[in-house]
Amino acid sequence: MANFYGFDTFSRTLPCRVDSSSKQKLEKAVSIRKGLICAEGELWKEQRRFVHHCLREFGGSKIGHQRKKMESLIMENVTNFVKYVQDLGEKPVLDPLEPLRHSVGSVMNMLVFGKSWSRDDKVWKWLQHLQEEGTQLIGVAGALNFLPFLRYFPKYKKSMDFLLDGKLKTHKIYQEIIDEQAKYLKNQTLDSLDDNKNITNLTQAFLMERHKLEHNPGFVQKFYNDQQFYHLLADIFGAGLDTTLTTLRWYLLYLAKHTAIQTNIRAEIQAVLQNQAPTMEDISHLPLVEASIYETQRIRSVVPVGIPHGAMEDVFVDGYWIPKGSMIVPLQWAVHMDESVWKDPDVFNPGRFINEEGKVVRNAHFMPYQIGKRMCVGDELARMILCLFGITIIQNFSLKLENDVNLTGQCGITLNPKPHKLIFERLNETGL
Ligand code: HEM
Repeated sequence: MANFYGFDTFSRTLPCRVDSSSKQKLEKAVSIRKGLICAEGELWKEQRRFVHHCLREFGGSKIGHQRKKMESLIMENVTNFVKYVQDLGEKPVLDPLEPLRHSVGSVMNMLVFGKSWSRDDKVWKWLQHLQEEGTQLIGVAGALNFLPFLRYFPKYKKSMDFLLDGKLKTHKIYQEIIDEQAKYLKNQTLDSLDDNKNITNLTQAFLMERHKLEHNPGFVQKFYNDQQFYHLLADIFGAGLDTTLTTLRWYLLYLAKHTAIQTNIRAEIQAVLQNQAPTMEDISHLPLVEASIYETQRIRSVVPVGIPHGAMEDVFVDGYWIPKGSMIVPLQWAVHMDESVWKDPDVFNPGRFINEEGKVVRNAHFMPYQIGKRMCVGDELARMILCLFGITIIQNFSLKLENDVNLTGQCGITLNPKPHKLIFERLNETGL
């Protein structure tokens, strides 16, 4: 079963698409097979290479000399989060959703658009609203993949209209950002741009790639056109923000519920870092931190029904025949809660990811980013955000529940905690 997800004969099967029967309808669909998440074939290959290269250049991958730069960007934003909460008092009670979304979102904004907005900025508020509603609605609208006729029902029509209208408005905003970045690049000397040193975000990188490919207009038209640009920006921003934000919310919630585990994690951090800010080099010395993040990702799969794939040809897997054209839904929830693999799967137990020598161990049944060639391209960036945000918050606050919270969550394309409040009790320098 584990191999199932990694078969090369599977490719994306229009997860956000409504109906492929007519070109006109396809143009109106939410993703029109552009961007990266819903792209296929040559477009996917080229754009995956491009995004992978960008993430490495910007410090969001395991290798590369820019890792420190990305760490600083993340630390700057988690520090802002800490300051925001501290300014609310000694022991504020709040739902961390909004301030966390602003801080994690600012990391993604810098990476994708090369700019971040103030908390109250209208454009930023609107992009967040669209993101929040969109991820809930796209889960609802997902049923249209299976039953296209549903789009005539008012509930589904309303969802699709919201998503399509939101898409057009967002593209207008993106175009303004693209124009700003193009203007910035025009003012740079070619020397400073030649080695890509001054390219700091995806928008600039896409513009530069287009510029370098000027001699090959066919290639630009195919892989670097305006529609592809908009959809790629939306994919990286959307896929990067919602998943990491939701994982962090679950993490804080589980720690607030399991205060003894929280205390142990804080003790580990204090022993290794004293009061220093964390770096990614410290993570190998913080097994309980890493294991507790993994356990959160296991017990609350943020993409519980996975991202669907499709069989490009007839194939047998473990004796099951899967005909060409089938939609494959990789149920992460089932894999992560399988009793034959995970003892007491409903119990939050980071220790299951730590072996007898105290080292972190993962098994093949743990797959928050799925596996195979379409596996999440941002897994390392996500790990950096989760670790640096998680550690810094635990260093600064003791987390408690205001009231007991039901941990079942609510499901759109991601599984989110229900609205809840946490008590953020400020800690002094010794972590007490
Ligand atoms: C905890 C955080 C995250 C989780 C749990 C997560 C999970 C996933 C999953 C399950 C997939 C589907 C893989 C497949 O189809 O086989 C995926 C794909 C993807 N993720 Fe993530 N992701 C996270 C963070 C990020 C970040 C930070 C980025 C930003 C760079 C990102 C960008 C993408 C993209 C672009 C794809 C599509 C890849 C492709 O089709 O080639 N993700 N992610």
